[in-house]
Amino acid sequence: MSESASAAVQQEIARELQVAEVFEAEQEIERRVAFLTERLTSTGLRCLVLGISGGVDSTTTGRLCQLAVERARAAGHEARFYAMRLPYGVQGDEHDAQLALSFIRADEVLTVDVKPASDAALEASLAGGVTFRDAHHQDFVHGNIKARQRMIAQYAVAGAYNGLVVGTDHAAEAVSGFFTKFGDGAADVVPLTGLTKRRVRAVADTLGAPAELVWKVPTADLETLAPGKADEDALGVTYDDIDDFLEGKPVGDRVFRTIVDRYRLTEHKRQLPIAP
Ligand SMILES: Nc1ncnc2c1ncn2[C@@H]1O[C@H](COP(=O)(O)OP(=O)(O)OC[C@H]2O[C@@H]([n+]3cccc(C(=O)O)c3)[C@H](O)[C@@H]2O)[C@@H](O)[C@H]1O
Ligand SMILES: Nc1ncnc2c1ncn2[C@@H]1O[C@H](COP(=O)(O)OP(=O)(O)OP(=O)(O)O)[C@@H](O)[C@H]1O
Ligand SMILES: [Mg+2]
Repeated sequence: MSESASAAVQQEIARELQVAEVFEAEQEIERRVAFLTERLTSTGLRCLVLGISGGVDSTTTGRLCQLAVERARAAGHEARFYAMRLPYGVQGDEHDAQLALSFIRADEVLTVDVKPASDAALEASLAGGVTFRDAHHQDFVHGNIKARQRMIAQYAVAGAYNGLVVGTDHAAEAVSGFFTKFGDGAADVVPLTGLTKRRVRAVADTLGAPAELVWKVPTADLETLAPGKADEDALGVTYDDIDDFLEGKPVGDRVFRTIVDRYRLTEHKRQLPIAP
């Protein structure tokens, strides 16, 4: 493919995923806090709900949520932020999750261990006759069950207190489809939409997040057989590659093909269920 043809593909995908040509962290913070406040007040709902993992995406989103509910309260609305710890048993990087919570200063912190429900769902499937190719395949599917149990726990809180579930999806995850469909991909509002990973880090840094969280190696941390596995090892490209692609910078042929192939294969994850 010619250089101009690949640049056109990059531009089209970036436009589709709402990646802005210019970025200024302060402005993005203001726009996204205002968005969350407006959604909360215009819907008449009373809280925002978000899982806090200890990763940079939920650290950033969590702080935006807390700023948004404080703004809504200052305007006379009833509004609270429920930050949720959703470990699978004991989390290896629990200290990072606690550091994130200290930074976010959420109104409320609720903890739900997703291990019993996730394990029970897997066991019931096995008892019902479901089989997997091997232990790794089973562990991978179990990982997606964990992500969906987190979704269920967050919607239980939204249901209990009349809230909106907040998602952390951004352009670098959206382009690669690197999320669990109807798991962490399920949410009512997605304030980081359009940001590349480096822009999420810039927003986190501008908000004053601790450097160890701003620069933390991203992990979905879903597989019991590969704890803390880096996203980049699973993706086969780096977040810098993905960000360059989305920001219209030149990328090598292998990177270009890997990202475009992933984007096309995961189109179904960015759409409503397909109807006839
Ligand atoms: N063409 C198509 N049209 C409509 N639907 C289609 C489809 N192809 C598959 N599907 C459906 O989609 C399902 C596969 O999607 P899904 O269940 O999501 O599973 P899948 O995409 O295979 O796995 C999720 C990936 O996202 C990663 N992840 C998950 C959660 C968080 C994070 C993170 O970064 O924190 C990363 C995870 O490590 C894994 O690599 C299929 O089982 C099928 O039901
Ligand atoms: N252990 C957990 N506790 C609470 N929430 C979680 C947990 N794991 C995942 N989540 C939720 O799922 C979302 C998706 O996970 P993801 O790994 O993409 O984000 P992150 O951990 O915040 O940042 P990073 O991608 O850099 O690791 C998180 O932002 C968070 O809202
Ligand atoms: Mg993570």
